[in-house]
Amino acid sequence: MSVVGCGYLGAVHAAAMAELGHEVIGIDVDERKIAALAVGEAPFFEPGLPEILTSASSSGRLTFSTSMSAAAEATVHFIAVGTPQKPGSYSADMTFVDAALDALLPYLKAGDLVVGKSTVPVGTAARLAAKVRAAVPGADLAWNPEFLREGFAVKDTISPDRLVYGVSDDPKTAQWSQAVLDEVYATALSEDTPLVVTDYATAELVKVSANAFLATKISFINAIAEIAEVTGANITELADAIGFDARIGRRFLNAGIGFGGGCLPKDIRAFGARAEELGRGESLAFLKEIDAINLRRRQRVVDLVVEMLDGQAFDKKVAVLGLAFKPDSDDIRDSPALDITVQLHGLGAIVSATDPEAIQNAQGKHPQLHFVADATEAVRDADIVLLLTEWREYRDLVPEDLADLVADKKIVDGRNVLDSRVWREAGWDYKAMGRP
Ligand SMILES: NC(=O)C1=CN([C@@H]2O[C@H](COP(=O)(O)OP(=O)(O)OC[C@H]3O[C@@H](n4cnc5c(N)ncnc54)[C@H](O)[C@@H]3O)[C@@H](O)[C@H]2O)C=CC1
Ligand SMILES: O=C(O)[C@H]1O[C@H](OP(=O)(O)OP(=O)(O)OC[C@H]2O[C@@H](n3ccc(=O)[nH]c3=O)[C@H](O)[C@@H]2O)[C@H](O)[C@@H](O)[C@@H]1O
Repeated sequence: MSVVGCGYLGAVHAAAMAELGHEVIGIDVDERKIAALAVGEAPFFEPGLPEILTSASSSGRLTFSTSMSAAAEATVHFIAVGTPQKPGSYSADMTFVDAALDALLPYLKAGDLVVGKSTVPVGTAARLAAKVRAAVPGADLAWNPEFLREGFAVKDTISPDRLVYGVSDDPKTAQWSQAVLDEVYATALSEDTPLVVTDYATAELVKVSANAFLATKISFINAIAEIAEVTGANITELADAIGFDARIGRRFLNAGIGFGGGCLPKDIRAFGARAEELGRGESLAFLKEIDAINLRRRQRVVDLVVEMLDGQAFDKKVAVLGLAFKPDSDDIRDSPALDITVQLHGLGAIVSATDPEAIQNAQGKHPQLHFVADATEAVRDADIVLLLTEWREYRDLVPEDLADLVADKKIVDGRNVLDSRVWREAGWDYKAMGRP
């Protein structure tokens, strides 16, 4: 099989498919990424990826190329290229998906199945399927959205919690597509892995609805956190209490600085934009509010920091722990942590920022910021410490160890992961999000 697009999704998918026993060729236009992957090196941080890259490469089942002609040998072709937010708009930028398919078409033959994995606006699969059928009679397309989480990408790919196939409305083609995909996932599917075989539109909508729901859950708890902040209530205890109701569930109810990353923010915007194109803008208008609540959390941290610094961030030394959009990832796309850091720098604060894995990416995007190697260096002489990404090593920080390094014992726990009692007892001015 071929995997076109070897970013956070495609590189993991390619390596995992080889790990499951398939012969895989990974293709990307980014020469640096392919050069790294070709020698078994992960081009980004993802736990478990280096191990499966090494084992798959040494088995000879996984190779990489920058040339689409390499796909000619394969019969199943995954499309895993990016669908970022279009500059100046809320819609998804589909130019990469279209370019990838156009480049692939000359190498397709009858009996090939193109499998879309990228997250796309509803209607895309039908449009691309028509292209495939017109160009190569006997070839077809399926849509197989991906639900992996960064940080758990390898596990989520090798043992998915469900699979969704969007297939042609021609019954014979649908049956054949399902059989092809069943074979692809034969070793990943356990007897109780739920499988939903459906039409294209449903498959596309399942993906964006799942992300919209997750974003809604996070913004819901963050909106309640705003109320907790003016009433003295405790959002963590509240989330625990409502989470005991199995209909609600505790997962994804962690209030803090909000969601970021290469998917949730752009996916809810693109979903809303697509609804507007379909004349149903009002149906998803609430997603604008979800976005607005989310972005307010970043502003809330900036305001809180200024308040704790007696109304003035200018010339104050701010230590930032965490830049990635979540722990166990080096991804800084739409990272709330990085956004807050940039805003504080803009207010004239002297920021020392660190992250176990994301410094290089953050430096590439914001060279104006000052980066240091670790938490000890970041907090030295700090007037305030901000915990913005809940990496294990920051969750485990001991207040007494930091006390001698900082200029002032002030800390903002942007992810509600520290024990407030322990920090306050150690003499710190501890503030969190939605907790007294
Ligand atoms: N990152 C994630 O955790 C998940 C991502 N997705 C979706 O998967 C898609 C890809 O996302 P990421 O991997 O995060 O993006 P990414 O930006 O990390 O990777 C995209 C890759 O596609 C390559 N590319 C662009 N045009 C190409 C072309 N014409 N031919 C070959 N390669 C090309 C780029 O060079 C890049 O390496 C998006 O639609 C995203 O929404 C879905 C589920 C999980
Ligand atoms: O489409 C995608 O790309 C993926 O998007 C998310 O995965 P991911 O972006 O890797 O990260 P999440 O674990 O969902 O976290 C997203 C953001 O929400 C934040 N978050 C998460 C949970 C929570 O309770 N509170 C909270 O603020 C995280 O810190 C992070 O910034 C989805 O969880 C995946 O199922 C999906 O496949």
